[in-house]
Amino acid sequence: MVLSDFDRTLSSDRESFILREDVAKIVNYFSAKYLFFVVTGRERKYINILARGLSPTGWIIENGGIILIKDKEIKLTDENWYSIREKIIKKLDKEGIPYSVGEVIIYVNSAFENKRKLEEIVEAKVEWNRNDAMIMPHNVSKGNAVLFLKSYLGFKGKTIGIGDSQNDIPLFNVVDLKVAVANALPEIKSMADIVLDKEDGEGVKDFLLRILNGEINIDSLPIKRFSK
Ligand SMILES: O=C(O)COP(=O)(O)O
Repeated sequence: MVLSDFDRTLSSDRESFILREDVAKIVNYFSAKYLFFVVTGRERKYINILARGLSPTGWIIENGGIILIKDKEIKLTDENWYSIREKIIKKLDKEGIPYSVGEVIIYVNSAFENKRKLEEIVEAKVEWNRNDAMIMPHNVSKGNAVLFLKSYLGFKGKTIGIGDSQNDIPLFNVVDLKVAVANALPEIKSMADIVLDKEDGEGVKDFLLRILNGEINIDSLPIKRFSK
């Protein structure tokens, strides 16, 4: 099973995060043979805007808050969260920190200057993606969503996680093989088993082709580290 991040992993900031057609085509081809999930901090509304034509096996969105698979949707939070979320929103309003609210999590973009204030929030967890912050229930993460998904599907095979940034660390913590794109943050590269030669979608495309060509055997992981 391959679990890939979206922003700066499948798509590029240089292309306003709009997924390229050639990348979508390889992912779709790959997803017809193997399980492939996009694991992203993004909200559902961006799927059609940024990833038009992409048909992975499923999506883990809102940084692990929601799983979308076929026509099923699973929210990985409980009802208590929504009253906690209201309290946090009131605090953000009081501090004058701009935010937007997803179906589950709260997004605070370009939040670095408010890092200290955000870290004072104890009722929830704050995760970063470069300079953007996401506020979510303590038990929500990309990693927990992957663990849930594996048991939901009864999946016993190997898992490969591909990512670039801080919110991919919980994903890396639960997969059998950690893969970083060439443009990943240094801390992500140093955690990775494999660092790809190319950036974002180009790197992922090459990597998926290596699996499809039989160069990497997805069933016999761990494989040797072949670049770093
Ligand atoms: O932060 C976001 O909204 C998206 O981020 P990700 O796809 O890199 O997880």
